Amino acid sequence: MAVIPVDIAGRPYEVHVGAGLLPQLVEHCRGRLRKRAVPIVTDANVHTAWGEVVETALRADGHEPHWRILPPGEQTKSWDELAATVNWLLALEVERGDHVIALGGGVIGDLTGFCAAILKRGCHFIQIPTTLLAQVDSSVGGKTAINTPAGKNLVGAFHQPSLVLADLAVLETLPQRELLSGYAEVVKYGLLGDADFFDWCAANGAAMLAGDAALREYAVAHSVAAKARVVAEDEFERTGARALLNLGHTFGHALEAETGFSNTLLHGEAVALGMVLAARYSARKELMPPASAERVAEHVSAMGLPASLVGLHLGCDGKALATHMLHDKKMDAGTLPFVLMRGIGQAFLDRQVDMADIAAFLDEELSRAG
Ligand SMILES: NC(=O)c1ccc[n+]([C@@H]2O[C@H](COP(=O)([O-])OP(=O)(O)OC[C@H]3O[C@@H](n4cnc5c(N)ncnc54)[C@H](O)[C@@H]3O)[C@@H](O)[C@H]2O)c1
Ligand SMILES: O=C(O)C(=O)C[C@@H](O)[C@H](O)[C@H](O)COP(=O)(O)O
Ligand SMILES: [Zn+2]
Repeated sequence: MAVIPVDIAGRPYEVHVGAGLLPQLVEHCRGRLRKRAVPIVTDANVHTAWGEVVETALRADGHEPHWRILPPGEQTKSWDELAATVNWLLALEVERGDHVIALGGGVIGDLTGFCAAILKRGCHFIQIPTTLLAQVDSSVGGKTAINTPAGKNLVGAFHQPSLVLADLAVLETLPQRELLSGYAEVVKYGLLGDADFFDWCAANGAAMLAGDAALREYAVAHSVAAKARVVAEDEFERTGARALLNLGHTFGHALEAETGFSNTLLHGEAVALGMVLAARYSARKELMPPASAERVAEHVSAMGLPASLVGLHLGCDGKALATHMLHDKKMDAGTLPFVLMRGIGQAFLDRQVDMADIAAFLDEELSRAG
């Protein structure tokens, strides 16, 4: 098992990465579960696949699990589910010193983390991520949120978990499409600051996704360590360091909003396409060599992730997509900083991007052949 520290001033925590952690869940929690009752928020798919393992582990140690089982999918990151889950926690008389467990993917982690952030002005929570995406990204770093009709993650809080347990065994039941979606956020760490890791992805990504245990452990632990370094440097996204984790997301979130946060485009799929668009836009502005941008597109496409806007049949123009971006949280006094690239592993924040130019670029991409 790998233990990765997240060194946030005053509130450090650990990410445990390994296969078969769930049966030893209470041991990993080391006294954090201080009452008999343990609140667990999850979704129906995860509960079906892993609920019994968690239930058995908790009961073996004298705990009584209280389950809140939510509908799977992005729509669950909503005001309605937030209010209902907070009311459920209040009815359970959860106190500030108690821990709520989030057992699931990024949707459950983001919603439960936000509930924990606002319950009695903040209680503890433990992330048990069950998707590749949640293990490499969303369970670490403390961004929590819900979506609103105006856009993605527009209401939320920074609230760090006190422990993250990434059990690689749970990935056995994850559908292939979801696994691939999570892979996009793995590749992101290579593209934003680690060209060697991008090369590793190009060489090992397929075998990792096919199930190689050692490669999976390396991919998750390396990604978590990369994220932990960024979050320790810029927890609240103030200096620009953390904004680089948004590579591909300005385009990606606009695509998610345009497709109604539906199953048409999963978050990781939108990010994969968003990273290709960021690379191509960087090449168009002569910031990045065109061959490097095409290498990004080729890898994304070779892995089976979307690399072109054409196949999405969006029925909107570039301006409509650019309009979604104006709700982005990076928006600053009327300008939207974009994460662009000078090369693979060399992302930077460009504060001079012209939105009309982005719309024109997107129009070209919407009609691009192949
Ligand atoms: N907070 C952050 O820093 C951060 C980072 C990245 C993404 N996100 C957010 O995460 C969300 C996406 O998360 P996700 O990709 O994990 O999606 P998800 O939570 O919707 O889970 C994907 C699907 O897989 C199912 N599932 C989960 N684990 C399973 C398992 N082990 N076996 C079988 N089925 C399983 C779920 O029921 C769901 O249907 C988005 O809302 C995104 O905005 C947040
Ligand atoms: O942790 C971060 O910081 C990230 O940007 C990680 C992203 O993968 C994640 O999707 C995040 O929720 C996007 O951030 P947002 O602030 O644009 O909502
Ligand atoms: Zn993301």
